[in-house]
Amino acid sequence: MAVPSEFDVAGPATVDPPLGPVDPAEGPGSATRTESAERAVLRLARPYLGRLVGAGLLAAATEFAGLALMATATWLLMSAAGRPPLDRLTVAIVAVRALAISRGVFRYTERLAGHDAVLRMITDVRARVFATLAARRAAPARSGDSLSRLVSDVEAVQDLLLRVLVPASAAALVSLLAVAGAALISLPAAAVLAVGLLVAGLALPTLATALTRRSAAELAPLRGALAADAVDLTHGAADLAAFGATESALRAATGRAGRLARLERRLAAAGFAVDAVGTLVAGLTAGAVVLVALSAGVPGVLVGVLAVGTLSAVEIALALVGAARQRTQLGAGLTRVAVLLDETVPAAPAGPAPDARRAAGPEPLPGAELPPPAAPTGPAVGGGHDVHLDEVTVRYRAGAPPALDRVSLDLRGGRRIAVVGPSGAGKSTLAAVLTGAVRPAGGRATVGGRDVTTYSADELPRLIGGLLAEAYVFHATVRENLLLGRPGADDEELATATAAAGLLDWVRAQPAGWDTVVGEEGGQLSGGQRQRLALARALLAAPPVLLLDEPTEGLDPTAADAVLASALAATPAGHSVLLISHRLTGLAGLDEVVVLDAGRVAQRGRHAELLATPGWYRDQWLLQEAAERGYLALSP
Ligand SMILES: Nc1ncnc2c1ncn2[C@@H]1O[C@H](COP(=O)(O)OP(=O)(O)OP(=O)(O)O)[C@@H](O)[C@H]1O
Repeated sequence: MAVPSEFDVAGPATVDPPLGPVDPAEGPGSATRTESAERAVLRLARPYLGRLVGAGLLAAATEFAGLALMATATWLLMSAAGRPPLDRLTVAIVAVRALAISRGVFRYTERLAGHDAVLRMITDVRARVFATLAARRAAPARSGDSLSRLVSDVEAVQDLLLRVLVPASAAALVSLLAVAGAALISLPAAAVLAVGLLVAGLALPTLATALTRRSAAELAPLRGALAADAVDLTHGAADLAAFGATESALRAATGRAGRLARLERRLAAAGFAVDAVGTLVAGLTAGAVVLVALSAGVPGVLVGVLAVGTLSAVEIALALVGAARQRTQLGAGLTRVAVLLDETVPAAPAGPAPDARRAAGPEPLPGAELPPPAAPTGPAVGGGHDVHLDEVTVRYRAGAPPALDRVSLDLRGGRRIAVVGPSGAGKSTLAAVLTGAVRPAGGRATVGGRDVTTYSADELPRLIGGLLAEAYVFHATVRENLLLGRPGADDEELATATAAAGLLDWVRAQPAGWDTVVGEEGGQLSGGQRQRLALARALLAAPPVLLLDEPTEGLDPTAADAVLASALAATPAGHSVLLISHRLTGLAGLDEVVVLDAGRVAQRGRHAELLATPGWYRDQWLLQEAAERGYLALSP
């Protein structure tokens, strides 16, 4: 959602808000990009080409049966007016019935064949797209908007085949057959029909594309922005009210809604205009065909057949206008899918993630079942897991001060190290380097002797992970949230991890126990319970190198001490722990405490040594002690 300052910029009449970064699929050059995206998508359709061609031929047969039905029925009616002997009409009567029935049968089989081919293909596309996304460890956070767009983007592939290519090729084929049929009656009339079909099937679709391309490109981001507004206005209602920004937020959203409505009206008006021109073209072509046929001396009944056949044929060709419109709207989605399909997933991110902390955590799929973890994690991982940072430097933006500045760390198997420091010191960045979410600009980070960047997306989480900053709690049951950590865990293992995180009593007190649903984003839990649940999940996963980023955040001092102690005790012997913390209590038993300040190591040593040395650690410890003593004195 836009920040409050943005809400204040304008009222509904003048609002023209920025919509975030321009989608690469939109804007200048989008036509070329759409074409190459279509080619990329069609390459995937190759294995299903036979089925798709079959569906196209059946679609053409359907349209042709309709056209032949109209022409034959016209011939029958006009001939019957002359009261000929019935046997002269028998063939036509049977043909009308046969065409009417076969049209339905063709349509049905065409839908079956087309959907069968496309649904098979779309399964491949989905699998490839999701595999690419799952492997993108350093991808920017996927918002609800981009996820829902992703789903509709994959559907764009389906629409390209079923709503554009199949009907368009059927319309083109039937147009050719119609001209050939008319030529059997009168060559000049067939020529006029060909011109009418070219206007309806080529000129009008081009016009429709030109009229709608710009608006269609603006539509998708606007709809996305409105969807994001809806989520933010509901989820962020309390914060907006607290900052007095409700009015301005509503104004901004209303402005966007108005802009979307104007765009849709403009698109609809352009669509109606093109449709009206299409009807006019059909009428004019039929009129011209009649005049030319009459002047060529074609008999009256056949002139009628030509007139009705022309109206039907032009109507079929006008389907190309609809196909062109669809194609315009699908362009952006197809381009995004093609980018994902073409992407060669790098073994490691190419640079710091735009938001490393979010990238490190799983994203919610609203309303969906919990996704399986990238790889089963668990305690039984062989091989070395010593972690070394050697003069690691991370810079999020060129020219900005480094978030980590030549930081070295030695976390050998079984050691427990705490990284502490003021806000913004670089603690979470250090964790992000180890999870591969951020690639160092200098120095080297190794796990088990191998550079972190050489691990595949599957391998690294088996070695290193745990509770990362802003851990996400899914709209699912307590059990399902925990099983993300270790999919095969039994109730006893769940209970051990949950007890270590201090949540077991709460779970047992719930009527539904492990099957208690925690609500969207864990909304039915308190902040502390959410944190304990996320910690229990990390303890259950128990990777050989356990990262705990602020495991006791949101807990009161007494609970924080107890949870930290039990979490450390629950970590299997031989596993290493990297604890990131603001609180300095409970660190006495750790092998080393590293104090970061502005990305640099300011102090390092054991808790007792640091307490004995003047510096940030001692000052901060004294401050926290005093504050917590005051808190405890005040608490009942
Ligand atoms: N995705 C990002 N893009 C740009 N800068 C970032 C990003 N993430 C962190 N930074 C910057 O890097 C520096 C270190 O941030 P980091 O989150 O690692 O600090 P931290 O010690 O974990 O802070 P806190 O205790 O408040 O979580 C900060 O100056 C921060 O503004």
